[in-house]
Amino acid sequence: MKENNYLVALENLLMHHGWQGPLREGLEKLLQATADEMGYRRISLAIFDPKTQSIEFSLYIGFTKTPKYSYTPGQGIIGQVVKEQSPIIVPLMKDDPNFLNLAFDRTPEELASMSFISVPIKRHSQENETEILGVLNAEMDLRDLPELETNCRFLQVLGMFIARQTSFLQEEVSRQKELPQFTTAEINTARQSMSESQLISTSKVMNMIMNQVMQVAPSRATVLIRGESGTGKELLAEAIHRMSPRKDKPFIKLNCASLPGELLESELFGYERGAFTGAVGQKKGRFELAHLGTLFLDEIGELSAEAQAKLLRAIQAGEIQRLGGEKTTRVNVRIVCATHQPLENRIEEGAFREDLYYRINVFPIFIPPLRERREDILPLAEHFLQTFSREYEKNIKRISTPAIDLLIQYHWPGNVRELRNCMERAVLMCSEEVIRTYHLPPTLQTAESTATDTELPFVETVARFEQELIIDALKKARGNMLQAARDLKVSYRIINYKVKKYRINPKRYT
Ligand SMILES: Nc1ncnc2c1ncn2[C@@H]1O[C@H](COP(=O)(O)OP(=O)(O)OP(=O)(O)O)[C@@H](O)[C@H]1O
Repeated sequence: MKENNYLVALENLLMHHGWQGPLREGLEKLLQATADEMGYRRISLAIFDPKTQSIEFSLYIGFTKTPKYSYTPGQGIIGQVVKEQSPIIVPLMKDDPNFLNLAFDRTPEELASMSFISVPIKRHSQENETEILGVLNAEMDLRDLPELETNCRFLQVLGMFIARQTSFLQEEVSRQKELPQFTTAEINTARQSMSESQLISTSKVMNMIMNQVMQVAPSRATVLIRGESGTGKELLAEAIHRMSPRKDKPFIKLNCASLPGELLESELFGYERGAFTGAVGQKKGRFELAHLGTLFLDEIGELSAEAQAKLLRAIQAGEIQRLGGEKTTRVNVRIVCATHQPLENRIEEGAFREDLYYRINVFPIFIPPLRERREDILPLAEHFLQTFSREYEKNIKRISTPAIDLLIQYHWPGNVRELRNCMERAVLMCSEEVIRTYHLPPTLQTAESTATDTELPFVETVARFEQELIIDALKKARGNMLQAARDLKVSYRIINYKVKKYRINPKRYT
């Protein structure tokens, strides 16, 4: 197709396919007509669901198989398109290691004879932020690069045209998964009932996660928590247990990466006397210990093949067998798993069973890294400041504004765990009433360690600025909210609302 002709093709399509009938049907017709007009073998539309962080195929034309897989941002070609928000051209499917071929299971012949183009479908908000709605993909017989580039531009324009309809489809996808929604007040009440370790969740995404936790906690559904190391997966697993009807029964954990094969199996399922050298007595496994309660399996991707087979049996049949034992024991256990690595890659490598994956991936929850939810940094830092000030009997009142800046700009590769350690160190080093920049580890103070995107997104920058203004006003007013409201020339109601929103404790400034 000549450089300009794609615009003509698009005009043709749009003239003949105005929006008639229901949304899905209309889109389907348009995509079918696009495939015909442009000579594509197949065309598909995958929707990004921000709530579950999954990318699911919603419409697919020309495929004989139904998709059996959903991707996550960053995974495979379409995952990268979502993450980077820019198109990708794959000149030959089989040559691109990122073309994972998980959803449609194409044959080797197909992979050796087709090109693939994937473009993001985005929406721009009034604040000029871009939001990713989904990806539009086309598969075609091999074409040369200039031709593929022209087609890519065509698909981008088509993507812009169908953005509105895609956003409706996104809502439809999200609504289908929707379970009851909880208000912030309900979440706060539930959170308070979780006594002991407090889970801080200020950012929008963490509140969405808390909502998911409340939805799934009362059921027996298996939960798979994903997220980088130190993001709070274990804390969330505990929260699920505490919010469930099993809260008074045991919460048993096992880190699957911590023990080698057989030892891990004996920990999980227990053993009978003489099961292996050194098994002098019998021992209950974690499964039995967790009976009627919750079993938290951390780093599930590290389970050996044998342990995976046994775990699958335990989940399917609800019974286990101790090592060296004949007898089966019935167990009633709710399983929560966690992983920091994409299990899909482990399946690809042949290191993780696909059937087990489907069993445990019933309700996935994704915790984003701390650098992607910077609104949580300050409340978490203040929370740890309070915890450690109490523990080490220090009278530290606040964190200085430049120190807050360093905390917020740092990229936190070790996530919340690293922030916790950093605040513990700061409290130990601090002999004044204020945590200052020199109490923070040197890693936070070097330019390279700060996020490359030091320019925070607009909404976050405003939120941070607002927090600082309010804290400064409260400090001046010695914690008197009415006075702070007067100084800032806003109503008491607004200050009250913002203080709650940012979890600021005015009493700390009295
Ligand atoms: N939202 C949060 N509120 C308060 N504390 C948190 C939060 N998230 C994490 N933490 C704290 O950070 C530390 C690390 O959390 P946790 O052990 O749950 O992470 P993880 O993702 O399970 O890590 P890993 O993958 O390495 O096992 C813990 O001390 C935990 O209490």
